[in-house]
This record gives sequence, C-alpha cells and structure tokens, in this order.
Amino acid sequence: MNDLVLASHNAKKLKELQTLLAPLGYRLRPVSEFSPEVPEETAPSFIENALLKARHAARVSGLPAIADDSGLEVEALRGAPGVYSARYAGEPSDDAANNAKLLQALAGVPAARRGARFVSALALLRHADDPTPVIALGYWPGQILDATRGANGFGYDPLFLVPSLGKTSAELTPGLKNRISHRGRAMRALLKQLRERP
Ligand SMILES: O=P(O)(O)OP(=O)(O)OP(=O)(O)OC[C@H]1O[C@@H](n2cnc3c(O)ncnc32)[C@H](O)[C@@H]1O
Ligand SMILES: [Mg+2]
Repeated sequence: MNDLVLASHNAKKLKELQTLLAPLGYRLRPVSEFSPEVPEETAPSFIENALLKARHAARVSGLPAIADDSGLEVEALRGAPGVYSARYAGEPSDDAANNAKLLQALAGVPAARRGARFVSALALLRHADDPTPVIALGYWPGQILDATRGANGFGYDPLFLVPSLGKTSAELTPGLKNRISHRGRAMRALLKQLRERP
C-alpha cells in the first residue's frame, strides 16, 4: 500500500481529510509522525500556503504529501479573515476567540449582508521538488449567524449557516459535512485531476 503524508497539525481537519482519502487505498500518515515542526504560513494565497505545507511534509518524510489550506471569507469584511482565519484573534490558534472576534466584527450587520464562503485549497506533491503539483480549490457558500449553534466540526463551523439546510456546519454529521463542504468539493476536484492526468 502506498503511503501519503497529510501535512496538517489540526486534528479535526486531519480526520476530515483521512475520511475523504480513505477509499483511495493509501496508508495515510500525519506529518507529525516525521517532524513536530510547523511551517510558517506566510503566503498571501491559500494555494501557496497549501503548497508550502505539502512541500515541507514531503521534504521531512521523503514521501508524497497533501496539504489543505483553508479559511473563511466574509463579504461584509471584504474577504477577511481569509488566509488569516486560523489566527484571526491572534496566536496560538483558538476557535472560540476567533468566533468571538468574528461576531464582534459583524455586530450590527443585518442578515442580508452576512454572506460568506469557506475556501479550501489542496496541494498534492509526489516529492518535495515535484515540478507539477496537483492543485484543487473548493468553495462552500453560506451565511454568518449572530450566535453559535452546534458542537460538531471545528473553527467557524458553529457560526456558518448552510442556508439550504437551515443548519450550521457544526450541526451536520461529519459524513454530510464532507459531502458538501469546501474540503469535500476540493478533494473531488483533486481526484478528478489525478484520474485525468496523463
Ligand atoms: O495548517 P494546518 O496545520 O492544516 O491547520 P490549521 O487549522 O492552521 O489550518 P489552516 O492554516 O488551513 O487555517 C484554516 C482555518 O480556517 C478555518 N476553517 C477551515 N476549514 C474549516 C471548516 O471546515 N470548518 C470551520 N472552520 C474552518 C479554521 O479556523 C481553520 O483553523
Ligand atoms: Mg495552519
């Protein structure tokens, strides 16, 4: 069985990626097995940050690696917190503090202007110097509520309303979230590219 390294230190994100990749028959190994080092996410785009995380994981493991860089873009905040989503309220990353800061930033903004989307960029490298990484993006549109709801998921899930379901992302089962989320969509797009690659 081929090994694939998952370049994430976020346990809940790792679980989602593992579930999405499980049917592929890879042996999935978190990058923490190889190195405790967390590369700095210094780039201005999700794609570049995903690449730098995947490249670091491929380098420390000597194996193919995949990374997700993701975040929440809020229309009324002109795309913030965006690539800074994990550290919106400062470092270290703290979901409750990030959600509190988002609610504060949107105080007084009516429902009609609380549109947002989750973004996921996936990058897959066969090795650290791979000149043709596979990149895929996935988006998930929704709306930011004015109070948290639900206990599943992570990050901004309790504030992210999926309008067609009338539920927040934190009220969905993990299986349903993976079927419709930004990360699920990006993964299906990535797998399609892999199938079509000459
Ligand atoms: O970089 P790694 O180690 O993978 O873990 P991370 O949590 O730092 O991940 P990112 O740098 O990609 O930052 C993504 C942040 O965006 C938010 N986010 C991304 N996907 C999400 C999801 O499915 N549900 C809720 N929040 C999400 C959440 O705050 C994440 O911490
Ligand atoms: Mg990160």
